[in-house]
Amino acid sequence: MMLSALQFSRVLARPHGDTLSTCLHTSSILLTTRRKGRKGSIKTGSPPKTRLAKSLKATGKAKRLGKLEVAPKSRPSFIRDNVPHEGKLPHEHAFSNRRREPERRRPDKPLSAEERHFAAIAHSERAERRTEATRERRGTIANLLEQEFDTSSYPSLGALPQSFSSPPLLPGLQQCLHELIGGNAKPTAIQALALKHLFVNRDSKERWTECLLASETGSGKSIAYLLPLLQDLKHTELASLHSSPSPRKPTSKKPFNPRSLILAPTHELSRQLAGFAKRLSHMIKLRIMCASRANVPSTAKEKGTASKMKKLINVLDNSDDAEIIIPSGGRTSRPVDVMVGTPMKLLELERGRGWNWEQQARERALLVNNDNMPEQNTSQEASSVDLGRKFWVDDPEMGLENVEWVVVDEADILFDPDFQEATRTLLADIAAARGRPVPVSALPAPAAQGSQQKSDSPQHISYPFNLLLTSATIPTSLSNYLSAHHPTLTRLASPRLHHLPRNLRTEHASWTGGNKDADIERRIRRVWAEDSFVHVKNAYSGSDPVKLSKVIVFCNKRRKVGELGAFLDGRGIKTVALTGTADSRQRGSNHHLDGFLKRNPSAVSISPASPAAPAPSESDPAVTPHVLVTTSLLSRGLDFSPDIKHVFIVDEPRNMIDFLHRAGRTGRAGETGKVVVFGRSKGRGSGRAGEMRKRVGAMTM
Ligand SMILES: Nc1ncnc2c1ncn2[C@@H]1O[C@H](COP(=O)(O)OP(=O)(O)OP(=O)(O)O)[C@@H](O)[C@H]1O
Repeated sequence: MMLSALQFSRVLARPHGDTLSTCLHTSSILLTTRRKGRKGSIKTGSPPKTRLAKSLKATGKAKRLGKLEVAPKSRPSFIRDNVPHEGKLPHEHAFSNRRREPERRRPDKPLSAEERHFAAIAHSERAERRTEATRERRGTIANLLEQEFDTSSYPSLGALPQSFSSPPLLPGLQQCLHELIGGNAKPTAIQALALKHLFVNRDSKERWTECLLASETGSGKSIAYLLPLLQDLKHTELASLHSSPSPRKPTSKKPFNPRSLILAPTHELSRQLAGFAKRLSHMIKLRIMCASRANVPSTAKEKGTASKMKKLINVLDNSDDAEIIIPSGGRTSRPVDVMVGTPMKLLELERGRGWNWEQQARERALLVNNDNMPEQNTSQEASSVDLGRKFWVDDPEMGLENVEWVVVDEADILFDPDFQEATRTLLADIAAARGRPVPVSALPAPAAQGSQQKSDSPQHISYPFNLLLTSATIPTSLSNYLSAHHPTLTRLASPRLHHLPRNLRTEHASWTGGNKDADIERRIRRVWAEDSFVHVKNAYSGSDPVKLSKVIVFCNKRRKVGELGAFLDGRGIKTVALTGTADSRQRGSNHHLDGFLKRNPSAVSISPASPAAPAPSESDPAVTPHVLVTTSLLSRGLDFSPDIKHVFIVDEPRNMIDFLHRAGRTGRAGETGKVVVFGRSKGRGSGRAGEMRKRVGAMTM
């Protein structure tokens, strides 16, 4: 069991670049796919973990199956007023090359909130009509994705809340929400579903909720799960205030006793989620902590002594929004409301840092042996390997008995057959700590292609806490796993699940046949030329520097990231090139992504009438990085700045799941965005590029 758990951490912190270590686990999963069948990677013949589920309905022989509700299609995606994205509604945005009348762009009299609301609805209806028209024109191509997830077959189960006031939120929570997304913001489809289903009925017989939240990228899933979570934590705290003098008193002697956990696949996402949760809860005074730190090894390196290692690790970083904890013994007990981290970091806190060193060392030895002498004797070699030095194991620092909520963000990754061991081990530890152990046996391999899981008596798992899973993509493997082990789980989905966000446009670019890096540079400069053109046309203010778009470039391999980064730097385009093992990640904060991740709205000066003018150096791409080159490491969950209007996919994505997450780093929260997919238009590889084009086309419907 532990082997896979260790694989998980190894993929995140693998030292050198073979292909498998290219990037985050997503890609390593997908690479496995490619090895098995290169040509089949984006075809329906791909394995269940890389194939999108056709249906979210629970299947199986369980007496009671969880309900599924899909929000109706007619809901407009995003309605808000001034924050967080400079106050622009979808209808106020346009791509640079579109001609518009200046009077209409910059009305003297700003629209009232109500007018904006109806304008957004009208916009959404127009978009819907356009989509229908395109669908008719494209005929069969559109059906490519409809075969995967057809929302039209799900009847609506009744009205959904139209505002964030039903059910009523705590005043402090409501105020923080307004600060973050604007006073007139309306719930998105997935948020409306969460408001309807997730506000715990304290009188209900069934105490614990299990729910899957599935909706397209950038559709506000974080708020969808944070609101019910934070509100319930506060209610519980207030209720216990009346019954006991010290409501937050921890029941164990361990330093940290969180009441809820949020699990995320990467250190960066953990940091961002913790910061976001902190901003959302600062008025209701809940304590949010982040337990994640990239690339800090759990065991001593070859040259390090135990004491040196401890010194290295006991660094407290308070530079970000949320408090960061790095394990260090002997602190006094502190109540924590929400603890965010990767499953491995949380396991380390709970079991003691270094708890799995022996297994890790064995696995490393196995890896070395596998590289040098494939196939024979590997297990023998591994078991006889001299583990060498003395490793230390810290005392456990986190008690789990208070945990009442667990959120698994990016659940398809964290429940992926390759990585679910760490997640499930942690969940089982919580259940055991709360006095209702659940078995953690090895699961059967995912069902064979095209079939549902065929186990006669799959083991139903019922955890003694609320469990929320979220993802923008539900692969068949996750769907099967949930049907087999969580048949009563409620499934909530937005009608655009497995599609690109509505405001995200796609474009296919052909390689010229020469230097690919030069092709990419040309394309980046073209984006900036368009920005300049729009700036001049709009004549916002003659002397203001042009606000150039930022671009994320996704590659498949770590080596390619380094090469392209160096090439662009050499051409005067300052670039951040980031892979899983970059030194900048090891420092623990998200500063290596400054300028790319979305900032706290309170730190952004917002004035819709006069867009903020960047300082000259900020707008100079030779001085301030405007391009981020990375692998799938950063494709999951991160909320990038609305300045990122372009995502370039320069290596063919391994499958549509990978594509959806990469593309979804732009076009978020109703913003416009464009994804440019590079490929061959003729010769070798052009056939696959053509198929990719069709699939991408279907995802825009
Ligand atoms: N109702 C709303 N109105 C306006 N903006 C919103 C609303 N809900 C969320 N947002 C904003 O949308 C952005 C995207 O939200 P979030 O990161 O939660 O998306 P997501 O669905 O989790 O995306 P991903 O699948 O990529 O993780 C955030 O900047 C958030 O502040």
